[in-house]
Amino acid sequence: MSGPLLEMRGVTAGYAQDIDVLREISLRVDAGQVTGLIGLNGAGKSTLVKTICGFLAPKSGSVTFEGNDVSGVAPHKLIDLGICCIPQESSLFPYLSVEDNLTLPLLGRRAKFGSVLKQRLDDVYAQFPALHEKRSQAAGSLSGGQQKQLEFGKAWLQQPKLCLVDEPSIGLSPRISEEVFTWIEKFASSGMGILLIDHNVRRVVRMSDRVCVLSLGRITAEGASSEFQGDLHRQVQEWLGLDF
Ligand SMILES: Nc1ncnc2c1ncn2[C@@H]1O[C@H](COP(=O)(O)OP(=O)(O)OP(=O)(O)O)[C@@H](O)[C@H]1O
Repeated sequence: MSGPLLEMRGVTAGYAQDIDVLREISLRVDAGQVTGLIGLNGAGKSTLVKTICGFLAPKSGSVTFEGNDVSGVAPHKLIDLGICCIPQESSLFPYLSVEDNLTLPLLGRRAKFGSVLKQRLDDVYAQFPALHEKRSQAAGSLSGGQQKQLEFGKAWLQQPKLCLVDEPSIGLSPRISEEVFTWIEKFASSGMGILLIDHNVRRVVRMSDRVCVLSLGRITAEGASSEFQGDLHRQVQEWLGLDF
């Protein structure tokens, strides 16, 4: 595919009719690449993810996926098209087993996935052996790091074309956080496009192909990650219009 995998053009969106949280947002994610999105708390990063995932419809502008306009398309239809989200909050069912959590998103899609389910499950277990070991245990009994593995395993099972990853390292130890970033790199090297949001600005810049800075609902800086080297602290102050 020559064009971007995902493209937002001039998207304005918000929760109330007369308050815009996102204003004229334009960004792109390419297949096999990571676009990093950085910004302060409340800048609108999660709102942007919700807009791509179909939970919020743009008031103006467009979201296109593989060249097709998907603005306002329902979340379950976007999953069928190959858009997957690993949200900031847990998306697990704590009283269901690890394996049930993994397979749940595919069960209603047996026609599409029935023949590959077993093979995909084996693949997830090969990558995350701890999940295999604990496959019959309740998801809620896993450690924070293992629950994050389960979130990523669930996404991998769906083999999406685009994966939106919102604050994956929040609440995790530095060692587990590093592991999480290696999974994201693996996802991207398999050909998946990634939109990555994380508070670890330096890490996001280092592993992204493109970086966008979101400030008060607007993109205030955007470019190849090579343009975001050097004194990040000073640059971030400028992008965000802050003195800290
Ligand atoms: N469900 C909602 N209803 C109304 N306003 C909301 C809702 N969710 C978020 N907001 C508001 O939208 C703005 C952007 O919030 P959002 O969660 O997108 O920011 P964020 O950049 O992801 O912040 P954080 O890093 O803290 O998660 C904030 O002013 C927030 O209060």
